[in-house]
Amino acid sequence: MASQETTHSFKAEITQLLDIITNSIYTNRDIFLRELISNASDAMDKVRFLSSKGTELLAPEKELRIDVACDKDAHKITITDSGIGMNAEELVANIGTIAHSGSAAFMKEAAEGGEQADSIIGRFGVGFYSVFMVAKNVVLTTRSATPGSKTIVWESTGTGEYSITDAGDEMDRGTKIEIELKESAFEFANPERLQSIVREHSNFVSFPIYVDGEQVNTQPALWREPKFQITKEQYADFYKFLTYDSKEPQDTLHINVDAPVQFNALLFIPDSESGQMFFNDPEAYGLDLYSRRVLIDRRHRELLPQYLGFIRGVVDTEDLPLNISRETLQENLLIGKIRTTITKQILSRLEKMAKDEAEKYTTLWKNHHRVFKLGYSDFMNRDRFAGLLRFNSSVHEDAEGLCSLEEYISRMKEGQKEIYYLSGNSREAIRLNPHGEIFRRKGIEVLYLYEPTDEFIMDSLREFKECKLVCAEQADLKKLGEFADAETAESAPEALSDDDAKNFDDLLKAIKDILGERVKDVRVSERLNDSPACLVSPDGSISSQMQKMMQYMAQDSTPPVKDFEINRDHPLCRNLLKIFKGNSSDDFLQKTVEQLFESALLQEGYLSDPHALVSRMNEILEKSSDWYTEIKHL
Ligand SMILES: Nc1ncnc2c1ncn2[C@@H]1O[C@H](COP(=O)(O)OP(=O)(O)OP(=O)(O)O)[C@@H](O)[C@H]1O
Repeated sequence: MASQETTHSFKAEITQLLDIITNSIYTNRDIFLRELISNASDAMDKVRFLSSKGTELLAPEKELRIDVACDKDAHKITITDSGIGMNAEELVANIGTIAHSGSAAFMKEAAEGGEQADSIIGRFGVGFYSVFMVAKNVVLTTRSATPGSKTIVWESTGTGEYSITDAGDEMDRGTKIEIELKESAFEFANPERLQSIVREHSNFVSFPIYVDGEQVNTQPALWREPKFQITKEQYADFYKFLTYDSKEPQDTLHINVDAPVQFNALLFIPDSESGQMFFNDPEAYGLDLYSRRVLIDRRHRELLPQYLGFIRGVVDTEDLPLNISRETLQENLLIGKIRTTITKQILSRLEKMAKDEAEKYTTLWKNHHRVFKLGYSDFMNRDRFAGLLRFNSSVHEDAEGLCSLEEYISRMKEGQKEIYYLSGNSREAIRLNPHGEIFRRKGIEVLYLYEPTDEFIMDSLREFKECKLVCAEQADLKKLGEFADAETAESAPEALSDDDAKNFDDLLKAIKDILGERVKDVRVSERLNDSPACLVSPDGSISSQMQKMMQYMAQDSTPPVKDFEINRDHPLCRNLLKIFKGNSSDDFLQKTVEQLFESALLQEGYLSDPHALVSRMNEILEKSSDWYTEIKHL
């Protein structure tokens, strides 16, 4: 029986807070339910804790559950829990002050006025007071679990005052919150809507939540369960529930950490390719962040470095207040520590997999390498990142083969201190790159890089296990010259006489005159075997692939001025020498030099207009077919 109604005024700051809450337009009103359910869950946690200690409680057998009920016609929602409840003093102290974190933070930001209050509030949550985003009137009936307590009814419209009434033994234990909705919030008196809000924000609350008698949260917060109790199927089900992926995860990491921060994490490596999806939306990664089973933020990016963005999962920490704002989260030291720990644990898992289950790691690499390669910017874990990289190389039979930098080192020639690499669009393109010829001759392995990020990786790593990473184009030819040839030339070309060596130097000068400013220098090549000529970046400059990328970014397509190297032993160049000696300004000589130069440009990807090359080639073919028919007497 109700009796002794007393009226109280809210403290000034609460009146101010309520004023903002009741008079704002919101970006996300759903969170009022999250706040009330979290309070209910906390209240029941307290009951569970006290009864485990043997404390005598009111209605000890009462089931711990949260009930959300709605009355569409009356525009009402009721949330009931069987938790610890409150006595009159607690009620005044808890609901009448602004001690809790969310509201305090909210007031601070609202006072600073940097952002519109209405846009902040939807993201913040302001504890119990959030209810006034949707409520015209709230009746909170509560009875403390302490034996001998009485039921108390608190009522307010959220404007300045609230009343408290004793209600005797009306309920047996817990709290019931009856919300009369504002007209603008009538939509919430809808069971489907309420169910979906519960699923979104409170799905893993450890007590059953019923909406109009139907349990909504059926998935346990697996990350908080002891590992040994969880089966592989449970992990897989949870993963599918989390990601909507129909396949099972490739690997699962269940992490429980107490120091330096407390958190539980359940992480999964998807068994499907992450590349394109990720690159279409590079921001769409991160782990779901929970605080005591309540969702704080979905796909929270600060919890993972981008290169591990293919990992899916959840993190739950007790140390984070529920009402923390996104802005505060970004600067949160705790989140930074969790990220560091998670990164280390994931890298350890990948290292172990690479060592013990190489085939599985290869699959992982194929699925996620495009994302993982972004890790070249993780300076803290540079060596570990480098150790996990995989490359195709000249020792493999086809483009499918993969090896680590460590494996490359194990195959290095005695005295070799560099890891060589060459970039190109395909294995075929790299194999035809004249810069690789000397490596083939010397039997030195070259890593084949097919993706633009690979060059950035090499450039930022610079070395691995004290071996320098060197682009084959920029290799020190003197060093390479010290290694014996592995391939013996089928028929060694005859050495040039002293006279012809001098003539050849003159030919080089003539080539320089023909090409003019288009080349920096023309010289005899030490690196070529099969090709007659190639372009080389002047000493110390960047690799051609990197140069191309930089030009692409700057939208500049002018061919860079490089050195032009000529293979003195190539039959074509020997013929050029003969022609040169006969007539140094022979038209055929001119045409062939132009053709060689443009072919080299084409190979480097710099020839934007092939018309001249094609017509010159046709002319040369026409001439050579004339000679051919003559020689063959056709
Ligand atoms: N259902 C409930 N049962 C028992 N006590 C409650 C209930 N709801 C609220 N309270 C009490 O009221 C206090 C204030 O709640 P409010 O939601 O405003 O903030 P909070 O939950 O303490 O803080 P925060 O939201 O930052 O975690 C709670 O700490 C709790 O003591």
